[in-house]
Amino acid sequence: MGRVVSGGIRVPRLTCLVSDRDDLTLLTAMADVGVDGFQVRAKKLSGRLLTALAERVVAAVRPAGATVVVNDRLDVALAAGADGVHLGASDLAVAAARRIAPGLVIGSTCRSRADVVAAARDGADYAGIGPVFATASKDGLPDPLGPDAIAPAVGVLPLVAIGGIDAGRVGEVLAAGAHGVAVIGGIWRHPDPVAAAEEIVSQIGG
Ligand SMILES: Cc1ncc(COP(=O)(O)OP(=O)(O)O)c(N)n1
Ligand SMILES: Cc1nc(C(=O)O)sc1CCOP(=O)(O)O
Ligand SMILES: [Mg+2]
Repeated sequence: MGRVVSGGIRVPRLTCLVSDRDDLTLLTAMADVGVDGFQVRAKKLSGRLLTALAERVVAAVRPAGATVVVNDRLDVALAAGADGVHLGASDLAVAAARRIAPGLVIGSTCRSRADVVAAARDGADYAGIGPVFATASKDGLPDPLGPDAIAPAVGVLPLVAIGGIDAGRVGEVLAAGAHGVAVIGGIWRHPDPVAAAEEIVSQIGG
């Protein structure tokens, strides 16, 4: 799909979620092997520290052309000069974010086709759909949707599948119609995070 959403920025095929606990020195290498999206997700940081983290991520990966979005916080995304924001059910509403930031990439967490339709109506650029598989990275999520939940949601917005995805599972979610994937554990809990990211990139292909 590769839809151009704003200023020539495309919805990434592989988004690596990054927290303040991760080794930021690896980010440039990940971007260089083809990770084309990074999401700054650090739930416990103050706005000030989250902005500093996002600025570091932008500096590390923008030279390679990767997109950076900030989880939860539109204000921080704007302050850090990031490309976009990812909004969930307890964050600023997509429509409000779109009014404030017409040119930003906006992602919206979705759990069904109806959610994706609503996100598109409100101005989102992509839908994060999940959890596709069980995940050890976040508590309190609904039961896994399974890869079969992707196909019915296709055709409204680019779908970024999230939840329990690693190199071995990329193929089936893309075959089901996902545009891309977003990953924590499949990269950061691998003994060699850059190699893991490169393997996912190779599974995504051109
Ligand atoms: C690509 C993508 N999809 C979904 C999520 C989940 O976002 P959210 O519902 O806001 O939950 P938290 O990540 O804030 O815990 C995401 N971050 N990225
Ligand atoms: C942060 C997050 N949100 C999800 C959702 O479905 O909304 S799944 C998830 C965790 C993704 O981490 P991993 O790649 O380690 O499973
Ligand atoms: Mg969020």
